[in-house]
Amino acid sequence: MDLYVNAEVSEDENGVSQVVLRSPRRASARISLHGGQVRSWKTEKGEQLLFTSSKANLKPPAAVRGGIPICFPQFGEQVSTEQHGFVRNRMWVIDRNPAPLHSIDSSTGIASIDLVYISTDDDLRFWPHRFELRLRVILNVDGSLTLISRVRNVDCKPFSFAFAYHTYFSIGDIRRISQLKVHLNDSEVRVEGLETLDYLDNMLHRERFTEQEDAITFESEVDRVYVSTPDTVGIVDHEEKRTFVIKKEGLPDVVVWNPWDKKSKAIPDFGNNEYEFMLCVDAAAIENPITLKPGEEWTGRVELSVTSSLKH
Ligand SMILES: O=P(O)(O)OC[C@H]1O[C@@H](O)[C@H](O)[C@@H](O)[C@@H]1O
Repeated sequence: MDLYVNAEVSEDENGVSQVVLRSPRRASARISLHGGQVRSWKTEKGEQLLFTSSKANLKPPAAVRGGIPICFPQFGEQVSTEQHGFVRNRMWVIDRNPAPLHSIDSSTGIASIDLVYISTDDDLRFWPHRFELRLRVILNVDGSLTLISRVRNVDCKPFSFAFAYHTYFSIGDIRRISQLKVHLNDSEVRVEGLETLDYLDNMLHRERFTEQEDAITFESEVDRVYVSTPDTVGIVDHEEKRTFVIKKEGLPDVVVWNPWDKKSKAIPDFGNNEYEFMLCVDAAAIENPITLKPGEEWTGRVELSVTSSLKH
């Protein structure tokens, strides 16, 4: 399809359109119109960087367990009846006339696609506001992935919302203990950049705490919203010898989630031991909802990249 440079549109096994982006060096990303969800992101060597559960239900309308579901207009279950909002369960369309962020550029070799979800009358039952939600996914020449979301208020009254890129990173083995033994029980997977910050603990009705550790490591269930975070956060994975770098704009919060063993068993579309190989770290806006007046637009951007690191 020549409308999209370095992008191919096809159908998945359930007849849902999907877009595959390829960089000149053969990194790739696959985006489904079901939920506007990035389903896969691979390096030029074909390594998968995002986790998808082997038990994921790929049939619409259920949200798929893995990749990068978009949480909007809520995170959690405060407003509508659908946890994390309803757009992750809806069918999006390709936006053929995207507003000029700057369009697909064949000369630089980047590949991109624009999707849009326009709220329907039926959606007013879940959230009584009319909106347009646009998503641009860019696969850059170096294989990094940029996601730019724009929410426009097309209603006649203001509304407020939360937003998250619910990103399931693929991880080597979260249970493995570091041989470095800087601290007792130091796991090989660490999240850096959130030290000394406040977080809301989802396991304790969003009670507020202050992070005391030098870096976040894992030895049990974690479900937290770190607030007012820096624009760059890292996930160091010694087992896989790689570091994910998350750079964000317009998204002050970061969710860190791993269900660990007990909770995993209670999630139907998730394998009992799959928690060992995933970690959700979401660029998000949750603590202070974003308010838009009629006609206003908000933009939230995240860039995901991966670098190799030496094994200790
Ligand atoms: O099962 P869902 O709706 O995709 O949610 C999974 C998890 O998503 C996380 O981001 C939340 O912090 C958790 O509380 C939640 O359990």
